[in-house]
Amino acid sequence: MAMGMLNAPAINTSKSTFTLNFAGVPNISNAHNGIPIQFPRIRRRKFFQRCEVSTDSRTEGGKLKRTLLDNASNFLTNFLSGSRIGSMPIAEGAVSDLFGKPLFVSLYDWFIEHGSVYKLAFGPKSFLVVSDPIVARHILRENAFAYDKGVLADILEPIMGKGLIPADLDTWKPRRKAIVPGFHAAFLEAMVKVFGDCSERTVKKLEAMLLTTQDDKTKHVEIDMEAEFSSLALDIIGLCVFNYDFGSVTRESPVIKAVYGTLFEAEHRSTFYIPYWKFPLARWLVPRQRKFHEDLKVINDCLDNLITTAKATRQEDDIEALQGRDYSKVKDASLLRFLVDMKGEDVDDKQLRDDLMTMLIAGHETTAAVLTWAVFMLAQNPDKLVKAQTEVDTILGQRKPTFECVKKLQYIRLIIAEALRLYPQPPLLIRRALKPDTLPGGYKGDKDGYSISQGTDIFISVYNLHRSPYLWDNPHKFEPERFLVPKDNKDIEGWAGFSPYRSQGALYPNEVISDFAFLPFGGGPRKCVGDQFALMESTVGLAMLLQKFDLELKDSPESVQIVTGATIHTKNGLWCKIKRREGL
Ligand code: HEM
Repeated sequence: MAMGMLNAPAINTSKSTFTLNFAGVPNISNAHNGIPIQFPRIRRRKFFQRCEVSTDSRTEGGKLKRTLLDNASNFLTNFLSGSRIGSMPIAEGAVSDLFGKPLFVSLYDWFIEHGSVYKLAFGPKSFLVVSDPIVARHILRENAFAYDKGVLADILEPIMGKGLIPADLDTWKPRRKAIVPGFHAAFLEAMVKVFGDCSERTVKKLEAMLLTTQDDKTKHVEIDMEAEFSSLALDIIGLCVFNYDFGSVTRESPVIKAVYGTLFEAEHRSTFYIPYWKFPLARWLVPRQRKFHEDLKVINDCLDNLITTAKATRQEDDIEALQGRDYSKVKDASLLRFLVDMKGEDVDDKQLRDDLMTMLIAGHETTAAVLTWAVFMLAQNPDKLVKAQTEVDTILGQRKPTFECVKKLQYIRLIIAEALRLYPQPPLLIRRALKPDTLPGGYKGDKDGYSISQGTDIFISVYNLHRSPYLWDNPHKFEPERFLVPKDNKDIEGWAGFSPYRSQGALYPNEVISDFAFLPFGGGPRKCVGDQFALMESTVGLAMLLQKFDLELKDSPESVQIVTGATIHTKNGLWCKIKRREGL
């Protein structure tokens, strides 16, 4: 995924328009090649889901084509799994497929072929793939403490330490208890103002670019929209979580570069099969590992400074008093302030730093991706765009959104939800069984369920759940209105169906409303702590963009391919124009 922006030279002569490039990546194979860019130009991709497979000519005369490597891999799988697989369907992945399209797309094909619980075997590696709401509910909520983050924790621990996402259960419990109250209503209300101020910076930047094309009609600018949203989300997370202004919408800095460098490395590690960075001297001998440790040091130093300053000005209070502060007046309303001031929470600096680092990473790319996908879908659906703009005009006019406005911007929130349904970030939730368990069989699965052993690695495919033909009508269609009507499937035993009436007043169609068919923020005790925050932030960002700009499809949607996460490109890398709305 590109972190890019204005690739200046012009091809488009249309008046006062930009071409939005949602990738900056002309094709898959050169995703890591340098394209000239101006801001913190570090290429990065989603670290959660980066395992790639390709579709390239897997079939020959309708039969699966396997290479020698595939056969060897499958032999190894059968040999190693022995009789333990029982009645569970097995999808034998072709190792030769490990490059190309994202893994979660292949997992979908195998879901349709093998059912909602199957075992994916790649040579000595095997994963259980779950695409069923009842089984997901069992793992995430009903028996949640029988699982930890497994592979994901291995990858993220060097970066996030014992932060909430990779944390083992003993570390996680007290930290979760301390952090959740920090996202209280008064905090969120104050943060809506920050979302508005930061989004305004992005809008002004786009307007300034537009002006340059007005003066010189031959001039054309390309914008990598995901990079813009990424800068916006980084600025927001910095200010809201630790009262630090990265200012990344308008400038670059060593800290910003280090953040992207770290994300890039996390992604690299999630796709590299041999954990060479664990070798004793790798840290000093391998240049990219040296750079990674330098980047980590830059961020850690920055966070340590912020923690030291916050602790030096500590004003201890109990939770109720902290939540009762007048957040519209306090100088520092950040989550760090809350965590430091919390009575009885004498948390050590290292743990605080891990918590902040986790939120910095967890709450940044995810938001940028959903905003990018939302704009991408709106450009392809002009009728929905008009509907969204009408809502924005009615509720906001030319004002910035308030907390109350966000509640009223129902259609914008549904657009965000629908973008998260079609393109969930992350598309897979990863778990490892801490003890033996028996999973429900799932739709069309074994009635007696499936016994799994300790150490079993599991992918809960959020992508499959969100696009399951058994759970949704027209699952691949962009239809924000779907969330307003109930949906049931009596064939799925134990699934309560989707009902918007189940949790009235919720900001988005959560896992209760959907009974675990819609899990953009996960579910159960390890559900995202920032779900409300993220939803409000995305709503404000999208509403303020639509307040000022129109989007126009430039290329046919058929030519758009998914590379990963929010990285999209057309054949020529360009697909949509943005222009200032008439009459503004
Ligand atoms: C659109 C934006 C976001 C999406 C789609 C998202 C998604 C998720 C998901 C799916 C999980 C559960 C992971 C699992 O069960 O393995 C999660 C966990 C988490 N998220 Fe988010 N997130 C977003 C924004 C944020 C923000 C803004 C923050 C913080 C300010 C945040 C902080 C966290 C933390 C700390 C966890 C770990 C919770 C725990 O294990 O107790 N996220 N997120």
